[in-house]
Amino acid sequence: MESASGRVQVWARVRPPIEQDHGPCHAVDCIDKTVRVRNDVDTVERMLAGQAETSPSEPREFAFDGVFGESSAQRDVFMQIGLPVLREALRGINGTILAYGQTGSGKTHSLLHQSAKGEEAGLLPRLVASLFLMISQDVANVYDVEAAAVQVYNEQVDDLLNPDHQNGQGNNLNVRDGGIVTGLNWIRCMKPDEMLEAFTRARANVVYAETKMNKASSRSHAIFQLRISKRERVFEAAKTGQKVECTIARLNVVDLAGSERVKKSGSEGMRFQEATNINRSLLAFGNVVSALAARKSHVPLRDSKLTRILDGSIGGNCRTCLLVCVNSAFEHVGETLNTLEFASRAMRVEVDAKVNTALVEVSAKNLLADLNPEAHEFGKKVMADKKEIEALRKQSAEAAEQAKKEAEKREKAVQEAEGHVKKLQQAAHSQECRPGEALVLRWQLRFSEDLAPGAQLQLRNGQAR
Ligand SMILES: Nc1ncnc2c1ncn2[C@@H]1O[C@H](COP(=O)(O)OP(=O)(O)OP(=O)(O)O)[C@@H](O)[C@H]1O
Repeated sequence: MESASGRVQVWARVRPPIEQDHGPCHAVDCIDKTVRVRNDVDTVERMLAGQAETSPSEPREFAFDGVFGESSAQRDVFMQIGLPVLREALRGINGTILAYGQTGSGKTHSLLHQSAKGEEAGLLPRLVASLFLMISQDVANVYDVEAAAVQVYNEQVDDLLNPDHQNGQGNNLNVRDGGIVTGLNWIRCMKPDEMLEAFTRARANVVYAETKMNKASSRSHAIFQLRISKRERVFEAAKTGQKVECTIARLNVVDLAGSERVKKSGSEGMRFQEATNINRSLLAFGNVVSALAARKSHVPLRDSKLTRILDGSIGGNCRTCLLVCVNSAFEHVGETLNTLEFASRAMRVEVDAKVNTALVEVSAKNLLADLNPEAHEFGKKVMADKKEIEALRKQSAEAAEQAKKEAEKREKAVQEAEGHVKKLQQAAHSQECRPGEALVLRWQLRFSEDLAPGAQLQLRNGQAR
């Protein structure tokens, strides 16, 4: 069974300064795949607290699989993180992409941003568009794609795609082992627009609110899920009733709510309760990552709804990518260091993701769908192309063999001619050779030049001697 093994892959992204930022920025620098955090703020605080030390603290450095600086483009994030995970999902390997970081650090922007300007689109819309593009180019296989979306809000799991979500339907769902949410609506999508529309609808149901740290702060963890199954297209009616193998992958894009210090975010009342629940579930998530990184026998997955949903999606049989987002402002250095330390720990979580397969029966209905005229024409063309390529490959192998034989023949003739030339040369220059004979031999030698490349050179060398 094929697999993708290794460890959780981690990237860091530094958010550029925005209008709402106060105080000086650029406490964070990106050098190659390393994030360097200047920690002078600590020194200032120590000085103000009356401590004698005045020398600045050493900057801290963290190395990751990749780093996106302040001027990085949304496209780079997708190409490095989203695309490889998508490619693996099309092979049947589960994938999870999580964004983690302090409130206002750019998680939602990186993952979910939708914009009329294509270049500003976040990872999820790009992933959806690429998925359907890849599917449309693969005529030999049939795909089944479904979408679902949930949020964990105040320790409650809500179906964001329930048609009656606004009236409380599909709220407070149960989570079974393996992160399966019972009663969740899965929407079958045939086109990118259908899936984009579904995710836009889901996003509209996520709870956002303004805090001092972020004008539209996610007050819940949002999880967008895709189920992708793939099997070979059937071209012959004879296959009806047979079982064919299909691959099945689950792909999660997780926009975690940001950790926040309520003193800074100014959260009160409802917002305070949300912040407390966010911090508590992030702590549970951190504990799960630490236990997995330390390969502990007990992993506390049941400590929160978030970790229950992520059961099976962090390491193990799931290619897991973590994008940690940080704010470059000096005033947030403490949170930035916490985030980067967490990210370093996550890099120790092992991944051993397998290709997930199942057997499906080719029913008459499947066959009808597979044989729709357009697909059938494509299929026939693919088969014809395959045969033509095979014939061309055979022809070119035969031609190469023939050319090799010809070259060997020529090489042999040249060697014989050169041997002949050498003999004539030796005789022509021989001391015993009489003047008349030498003239004849030289004449023959010149005649042989046409046969053997190099003979002229040898002759000249001979004459010079
Ligand atoms: N790379 C970026 N380039 C430009 N603006 C950005 C970038 N990243 C984030 N922003 C802006 O910063 C603000 C906060 O970003 P965002 O809402 O994505 O943060 P967040 O981490 O999801 O916060 P929260 O946890 O509170 O939901 C938004 O106004 C967003 O447009």
